[in-house]
Amino acid sequence: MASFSVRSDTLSRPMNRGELDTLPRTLATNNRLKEDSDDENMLGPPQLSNFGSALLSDKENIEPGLQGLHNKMRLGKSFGVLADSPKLIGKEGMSNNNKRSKDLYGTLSNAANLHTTTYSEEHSDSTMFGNSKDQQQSMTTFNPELQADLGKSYSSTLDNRDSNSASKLKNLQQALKDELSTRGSRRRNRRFISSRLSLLGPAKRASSATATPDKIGISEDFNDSHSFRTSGVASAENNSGYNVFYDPQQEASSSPDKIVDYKDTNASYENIEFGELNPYQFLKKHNLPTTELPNISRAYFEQQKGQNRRTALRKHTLTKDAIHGRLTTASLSNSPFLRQNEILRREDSFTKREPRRKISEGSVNCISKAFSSPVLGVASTIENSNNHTKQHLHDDKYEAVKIPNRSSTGYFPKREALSNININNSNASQPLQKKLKYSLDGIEDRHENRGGLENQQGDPILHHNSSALPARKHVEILEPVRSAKHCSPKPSTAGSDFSNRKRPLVCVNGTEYEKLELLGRGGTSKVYKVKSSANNKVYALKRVSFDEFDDSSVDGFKGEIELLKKLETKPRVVRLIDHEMDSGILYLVMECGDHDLSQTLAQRSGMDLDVEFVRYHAQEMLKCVQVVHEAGIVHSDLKPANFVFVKGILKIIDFGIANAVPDHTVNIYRETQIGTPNYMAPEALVAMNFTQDQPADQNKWKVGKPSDIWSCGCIIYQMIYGRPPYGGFQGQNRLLAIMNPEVKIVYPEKTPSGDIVPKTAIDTMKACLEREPDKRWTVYEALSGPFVKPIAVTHFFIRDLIKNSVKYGFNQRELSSDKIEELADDVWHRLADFRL
Ligand SMILES: Nc1ncnc2c1ncn2[C@@H]1O[C@H](COP(=O)(O)OP(=O)(O)OP(=O)(O)O)[C@@H](O)[C@H]1O
Repeated sequence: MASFSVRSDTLSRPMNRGELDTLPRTLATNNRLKEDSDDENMLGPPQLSNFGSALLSDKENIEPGLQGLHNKMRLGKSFGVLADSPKLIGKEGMSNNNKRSKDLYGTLSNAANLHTTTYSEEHSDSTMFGNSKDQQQSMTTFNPELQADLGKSYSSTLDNRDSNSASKLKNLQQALKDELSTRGSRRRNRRFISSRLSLLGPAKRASSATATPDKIGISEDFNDSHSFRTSGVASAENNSGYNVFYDPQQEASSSPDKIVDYKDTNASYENIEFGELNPYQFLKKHNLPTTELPNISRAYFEQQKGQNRRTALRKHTLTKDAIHGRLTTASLSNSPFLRQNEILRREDSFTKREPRRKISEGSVNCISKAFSSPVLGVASTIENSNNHTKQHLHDDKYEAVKIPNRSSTGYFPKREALSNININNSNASQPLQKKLKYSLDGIEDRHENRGGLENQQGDPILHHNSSALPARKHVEILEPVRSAKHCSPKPSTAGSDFSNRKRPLVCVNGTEYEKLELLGRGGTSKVYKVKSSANNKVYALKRVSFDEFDDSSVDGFKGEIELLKKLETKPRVVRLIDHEMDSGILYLVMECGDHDLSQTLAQRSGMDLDVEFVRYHAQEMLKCVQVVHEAGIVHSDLKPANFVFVKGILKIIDFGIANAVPDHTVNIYRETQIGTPNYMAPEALVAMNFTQDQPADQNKWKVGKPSDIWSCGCIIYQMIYGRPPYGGFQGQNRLLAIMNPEVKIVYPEKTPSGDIVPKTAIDTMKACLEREPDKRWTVYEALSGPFVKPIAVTHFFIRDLIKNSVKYGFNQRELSSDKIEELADDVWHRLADFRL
C-alpha cells in the first residue's frame, strides 16, 4: 500500500484545489503523456491509459490526487455525477482553456470512470467500465481479462486494505504496463484517421488494435445490432456482441494473448447498410468501439462515392433522354401519326416506371387553373376531397377527367393533363400560351424519364372517360421566343450562321446581334455585350424600355439620339453604330468598352494614393468633357460609371439619355440608392427642389457646363479620398448637404491611408467644387491647372533665377512690392515652357 495507499484521513476530506492542480502537472511530466500529446487534435477526453501510465511512472506525485479521487469515490455517486458531467468539470477546468485544464478534465473523467465502476461493482453487477444498459459504453476499450483482473484487484485492494494487496498491486501494475505499451504502439499506427471524420461527430480515442478492412472481417449478420461480437477485444459481458477479426500476425506480435477468430473473414464492410446514419451514428447505434470508426467510415465513403457516381450517370442519361424527348416531341408536333405512336410508347413506359418526384401543390393548382381557364375554352369545376379529386370538364371533347388527390398518390400527371389541352386555341392569350408551353416543356422532359401514369393501386391516374387510351389532342410546340421583335436578317458578310446560335438574338435594323453578356445596368436601361451577325464584331447594345416614360420623355430620348449621332465622330465619345426604336423599346448599338471608370476605382479602393494615377485619369476625363462642351452639350449626368475605357482610351457614354428625361426628380430619387446624387451640382438640386411646388411649365433647373465641372471635381475628390465629397451623408441628408452652403467640403492634407495630398490637387478640387457656378473653373482651366498640367523646373532654371535676382537687386538697391509682383508674373509665365 506504500505507493497506492488510501489513508483514512485523506479519504475523509475532499481533494483540495492544490491537489487538483498537482494532478495534471504530475501527469504532464509523464513520458507517456508527452508521447500522446499529438492526440490533442482528436476530440474527446483522454483515455484511461494516460492516468494509468502516470500512475505507474510517477506514483509518488500522483498520490495526493489519488487520495482526492478516492475521497470522491467514497462520496459514491456524487463523484460519478462529476465524472459523467463534463459541463460540471468544464466550469472549473475547461474554462481556463489550457492544456492543464484539459489534462485535469481528462484525468478526472478517466479516474472517475475507474472509480465509478469500482463503486458500482460494490453496489451492483456492473462491469468495471460501468456497462449499465442505459449508460453509454465507454469508448475506452480494454482487455477483458485485464479489466476483470484489474477490477477485481482494485476493488479488493479497497475492500481489504489490511490484506496482502501489495502483490496484487504489483500484478496490476505489470498488467497495466503491458496493456499501455501495446496501446501506445497501436495508437501511433492509427494516426491515419482523416480530418473528415471529425465532422461526423466527436471523435473519441480508442485503444484497441488498428484494423483495416483487409485485416478485418465482419460477420454477415452485421445489420443486426446485437450480432456484433468482438473476438479478443470486447468483454464477455459486452452486450453489443461486436465481432471483429484481427489480422493474426499483427495480433500475434502486438498482443499474443488475444483470441483470433478466422471465421467469417470473407465478410466485408461493404455490406454495411448505413441507412440514414453516418458512420459515427452507426457506430453509436451498434455500440461499437471507436477503433472501427476508420473502417466503417471508409466503407461509408466508398458507398457514398459509388452512389454519387451512379447519380451522376443517371443525370447524364436523363439529360440525354430529355434532349431526345424534346427533339422527338418537336418533330412529332408536325406528324400526328408519329406522335400517336410516341404517346403509345410513352404510355407503355409509364406503366413500367415509378414516378420519382412529387409534384407540388402549386403545380396542381396551376394545372387546375389551366383546366378551368376560359381562355382555353374549357369550363371546369374541381372538387377536392380527402381521397380523390374530381374534375368535370364541360367541354364536348373533355367529358370527365379523374385526377387523383395528391395526398393519396403524391403524384400528379401534369403533362398528361396539359397534353390534352390545345394550347393553340385561338382564344388563348399569348402569355398563357407561353406559360403552358413552358410548363409542358418542363414536364415533357420529366415525363420522358419518369413516367408513372398509374397510382400505387395500379389505377390509371388520368383517363379519358374510358378504359381505352385517351384520344390525344394535337399539341403544337411553340418555338422559343428569341427576340422581342421579328427580324429579317441582312445577309451576313462574316459567313457565320446566327440561326444556329443558342444565345438570345436581338435584331436592330435587320442586323442580328447575339447577346454575349450583361455589361451593366443603368437607371433606365440594360447594356449587353453583343456580337454582330454582319461582321462578327463585338458591340455594346443598350436597351431602353419606354414603358415607364411618357411621350415627352420618349421625345427626349429621340433628341438625345440625334445628339449622339452628332458626336459620333468625336474620339472621346463612345461611337453610336446603329439604333432603332421599336414597340416601346429603344436599341442603341455602340462601340463596346472594356470596363468603366467606376470599376477601375472600385478595384483600387483601399490602395495607397497614386498621384500619377489620379492625374492621368482626371486629365482623360476632362478631355472627354471638353469634347462634349465644345459641341455645346451639357452631359449633366457625369459619374465614374459613365466613362468607359475603349481599348485603353477613356470615352464618355450615356450623355443625353438620362439627361433627356424632363422629370429629373424621378431620376435623382431613383439614383439615390446607387449614389448618383453624389456627383450632382448644388444648383441642379436646388433648382429641382425649388421647382417642386411650381407649375410644370415653370420647372427650371440650372444645369449647365459648370454642373459638369462640379461632377468632375467630385470624381477627382473620390479618386483621392476614396469617396465623393458628400459621400459621408446618406440618402436625403446627402442631397440636403450638397444644397446647403453651410456644409463645407473638407480637403484633408492627407488621405485616410496617410498619404499626402498635393497642394495642386487640393487647389484643383476647390476650383471645381466652387459652389458658385460662375466662379467655378471651366474645363479648360481644369485641364491646364497645376495639378493636371504640373510645372517641372530644372536645377539650371533655379540657379539662373537666383543669380539674376541677386544681380538685379544689387543694381536696383531697392525694390518696390509692385516691382516684385511684376517680376514674379514674368517668371511665372516663363514657367509655361516648363509645363509637363
Ligand atoms: N458602350 C459601352 N461599353 C461598355 N459598357 C457600357 C457601354 N455603355 C454602357 N455600358 C455599361 O452599362 C452601364 C449602364 O449604362 P448607361 O449609363 O448608359 O445606362 P443608363 O440607363 O443611362 O444609366 P443611368 O441612368 O444610371 O445613367 C454603364 O455604367 C457601363 O458600365
